This record gives sequence, C-alpha cells and structure tokens, in this order.
Amino acid sequence: MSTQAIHLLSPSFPSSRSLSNLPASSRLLSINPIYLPFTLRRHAFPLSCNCSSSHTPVLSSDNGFGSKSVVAHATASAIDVDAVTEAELKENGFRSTRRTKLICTVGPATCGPEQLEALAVGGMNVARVNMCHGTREWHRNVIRQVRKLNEEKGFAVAVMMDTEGSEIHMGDLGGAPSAKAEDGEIWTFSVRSYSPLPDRTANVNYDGFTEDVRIGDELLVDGGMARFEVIEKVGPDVKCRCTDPGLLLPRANLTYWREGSLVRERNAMLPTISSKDWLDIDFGIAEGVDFIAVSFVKSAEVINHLKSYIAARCPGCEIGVIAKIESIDALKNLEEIIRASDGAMVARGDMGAQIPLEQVPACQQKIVRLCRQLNKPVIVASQLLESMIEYPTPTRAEVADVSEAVRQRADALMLSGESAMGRYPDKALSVLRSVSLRIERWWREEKRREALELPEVASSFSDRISEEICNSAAKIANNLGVDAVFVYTKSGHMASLLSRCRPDCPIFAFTTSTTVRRRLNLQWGLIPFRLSFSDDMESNLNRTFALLKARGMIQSGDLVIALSDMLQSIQVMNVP
Ligand SMILES: Nc1ncnc2c1ncn2[C@@H]1O[C@H](COP(=O)(O)OP(=O)(O)OP(=O)(O)O)[C@@H](O)[C@H]1O
Ligand SMILES: CC(=O)C(=O)O
Repeated sequence: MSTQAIHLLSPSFPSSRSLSNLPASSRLLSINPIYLPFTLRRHAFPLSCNCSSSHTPVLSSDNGFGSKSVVAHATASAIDVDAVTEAELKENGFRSTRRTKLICTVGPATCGPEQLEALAVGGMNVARVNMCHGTREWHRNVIRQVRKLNEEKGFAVAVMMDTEGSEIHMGDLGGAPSAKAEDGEIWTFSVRSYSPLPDRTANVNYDGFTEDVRIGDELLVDGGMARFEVIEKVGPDVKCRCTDPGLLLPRANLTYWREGSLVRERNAMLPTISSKDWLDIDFGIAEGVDFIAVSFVKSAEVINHLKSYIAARCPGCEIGVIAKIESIDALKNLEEIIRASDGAMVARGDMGAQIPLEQVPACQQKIVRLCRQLNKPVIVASQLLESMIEYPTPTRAEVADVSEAVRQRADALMLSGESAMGRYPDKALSVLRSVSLRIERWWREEKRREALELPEVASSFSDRISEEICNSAAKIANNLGVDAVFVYTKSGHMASLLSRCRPDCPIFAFTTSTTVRRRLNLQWGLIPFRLSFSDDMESNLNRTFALLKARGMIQSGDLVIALSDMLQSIQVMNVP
C-alpha cells in the first residue's frame, strides 16, 4: 500500500504547534501530492507498500462508484476479499453514494414487509412514524419490520418517531381516506365526537375549541389546504362556510386566524409535549427508535428536558432529539433550539399555517444554513411532491422545489403523504432520488461551493483538533479531487464534522456500533458501515478497502483520504 502523505495531529502534540501547523502542512500536501511521499509522523497507520504510479482524479458519476470513470492503476497486489467475512458483507448491504438522505413517512400505503423493503431498496435512509396517526401496536409492527430488514438484508434504515404535539386537529373521517369540501358548503366542526359522522361533519380533538373561536374567524385545515369562515356556534358545534375548497385528510390540523393574525393564545398555554406524547416517547424508547422528532417546539427548554428524560429513563441510549421548526415561537428562538437539539426539521406544513406562505422559503434557507453551521443535521419536509399522492409524475414546480432543497445542501428530504397514503410511494421516492443525484452532480461538475462560514463548534481542545482535521481533509479532498474519504469513528462525531464540510467526494464512515451507523444515515454524504475495529490500523484499512472493492464502490488506484478519531490522524493514499 502506498503512503503518499501522512499528517498526524493528536492531543499529545504541543498545543501551539498542532493547530497552527495544520494549514501549512495542508499546503505542502497539495504542492505535490502524488510524487512526494513524505511522513510527518508515522505511527498513526504504520503502513509500508509501493506507491502506485499515477492517478487521474475525476468527479464521481451520478449514481456513485458503480460507473465512475476514474482511471485505475491496479499494479499493487490484490486485496484479499476473504479478509471481509460473508457476515460483514451481508451486514453492510446495499449502498448508494447519493449525498442527500431520504426519509419516508410510513403509513397504510407502505406498512407491509414488501412495501417497506421496496422503500429501503429505493433509497429510504430513515423511516418516519407519525404518532398523530395509527395505534402504538401499528407503529410497533412497522418499527420491528424495519429492524428485521436491517438485520436480514444489511440496510441501516433509522427510525424516527414524530410526536403528535399539542396541536388542534380533526378526528378520523369515519374511515374515509379523505373528504372534499366544496366552495360555499356548510360544514360542522364539533367537539362532540359524533359517531357515525353525519355528512359534512368533522370532529375536533380540543374541548375548548367552541369557546376559542369567534364568528368571522378563518379556519385553516392542514395549513390552508382548505379554508372556512366561522358563521355560527351551536352548543358543541361550530358551523363554517367553505371559502377555499380542498381535500380534508383524517386528523388534519386546524388553525384559526382573526383579522389576518394567527390566534395563538391556546398554543402558548399548552405544554409542547402532551401527556399522550410522553406515553409515546416511553414507547419510542422501549422500541429503540433512533430519533424522536418533537412537534411545535417553542424553546430550547423542552429539548433539554426531553434529553434529560431519555438519559434518566434509558442510560446510554443514543436517541437523537430533532426539533421541528413549525411555529412562530420556534422561529424566534431558533438558534437556542438548534443548539440544544441533535437536528432540526423544517416542518413547512404547519409553518405555512403560522406565518405567511411567502415567508416559508426564506425561513427554510435560514434554518438549513444555521443547522449546517452548528453541525446539526437538517430535514426539509412537507409537500415536496404533494401531487404524487394522486398522480404518477410530479409537477415542474415540485421538481424545482426538491432541487432547491438539494442545492441548499440540506441533509435530508422527507416524504409525508406521498409515501404514507399516496398511490405512488415508490415513484415519489425515485423522483427524490433522481433529482437529488442530478443536482448533486451538477453542483460538483460546476465546482460550485457556497461561501458559508463554518464557525468553530468544538467544546474541548480535543474536539477542536478533530474539527480542524475534518476542515482540512475536506479542503484537501476538493483540491486533489480525491475519490473518497474514509473515516473511522467510534462515536460518529468526526464523520459528522466531515459531513458539515460537504466535500465533493463520498465519505465512507466506519463505526463499531450499529446504533451510530443508523444515526449517521441521516447525515449528508455519509455512507455508514459497521466494522469491528482491531488495534491494527493497517488491517482495518485493508478490510475496509476489501469491503468496498467487493461492492464495486472503490477500485485499485483510487486516491483516498483516511481519518481516524481514535488517533486523530489524516492520511492520503492510493487504494492498492
Ligand atoms: N400511521 C398512519 N396511519 C394512517 N394514516 C397515516 C399514517 N401516517 C400518515 N398517514 C396519512 O398520511 C397523511 C400525511 O402524513 P403526515 O405524517 O404528514 O401527517 P400530518 O397529519 O400532516 O401530520 P404532521 O403535521 O405531523 O406532518 C396524514 O394526513 C394521514 O392521512
Ligand atoms: C412534517 C410536519 O409536521 C409539518 O410539515 O408540519
């Protein structure tokens, strides 16, 4: 194996040297990276092999390494594929080098084993279950099926449980999948829980609804998918005239506006996490979900509270807490909320019911940028391909919206109704996949890199070293046009720091933990694998090379960078 350059930083370095020297060494690497083998320090990866002679870096193809056009120079001895066991190959199954991650909400259209497998094969990185809908038993079944798929087929699909939150919503529509409200029709919204439901009637889950609303208020269903004007209150019933026709879905949320402003008093009074949510959270912890997404977060306090609760309830559990940004309060306290969370979701559905629609795109951009700066994964959600609930092809505007989220370099895109109850869940996922790949490739071909300042996020000196290593590695990777970065990380932190830099090449992240592997699967550009590390780094490198070669994801002659958070090291080399 050829060691072209090694650059090592470790906490044992004198502090004045280690960080100040890093940029200089990086420059040295890029002066003559190929023909200037040198070693700054050599105990990180004690390797010795012949240099392969040359390398022609090119950009990866859109569907990853399978068809990449790197000129390979397979002169060194072949790697022993037997070094990777069958079990490891199986455990680390299907991969794609798509950088943007995809989340599918699982619902009646996708809850069966074949349908879930089709989504996993189609590129689902995270399965979302929404506790607004269905029973815990139903969700348990879905979560266990996803786990089974991971175990049996080698996927690393993470599970995200979304809490219902204290929102006002309609009840089920008496078993009907949807109902159409037409212009001028009179509908009854009632707290009486009618069963069976009379025609043009919807139950409302909040007892104070009839007292709260006033005649003349505007009632928005699902953030404005249909609008009504309140015309009369009769006991538990509120009579409304439809002013904007639309489709009503079971348990759609309700907001009411008075004189052009959202009526928010009720939201301010209620706890973000309701008593039902706490029971759902206990359920999620017991089922070992990877993420809990908290609806209607108003401040960092609730996130900190939930994190302490999880830590007390399940010491050592690694459940990421995702803040859903969908209210005016969340937008006001954005930075403190994101800092406290393990990630954020731009929940455009409810956000669009709380602020004027034309402000949603600017909020999205702001949240995506801030999350990246603070090194928190960010999800763009809702109505990405809404028309595909009913039709097999998206609108041009939807494709443009997806493209924009990919161009903003959000970590993940989320399907809601498209995958939960739409007629074309697989097609919708395939549109997300192909649009993401196309825009990512275009971005690389154009060598576009946004000038986004990445502030220091480290909380200790050791973390700062990791951060500097990752920043430098991404820069070296782009400057040299390397084919991949390999990162060996126990906690996943270094992989995540590298993902924040959004380098051009794929990042293969190796971790010892299946939980960390699934969590990394939410983050931009990371292709996570589980591997039992040995102390012998050369053997780790060889095994990972073999693993990826056997899957056609790298080949001899590829120029790669390897990072390790155990040794805080960085190395540039050719794959033998
Ligand atoms: N587990 C489920 N069981 C039945 N229907 C579901 C389920 N999950 C989702 N759906 C259907 O898919 C639609 C879209 O799903 P989604 O998760 O976006 O719900 P939502 O009601 O809009 O809530 P949120 O505001 O939290 O996104 C829902 O309105 C519902 O009709
Ligand atoms: C996903 C979600 O909850 C929203 O967009 O409102």
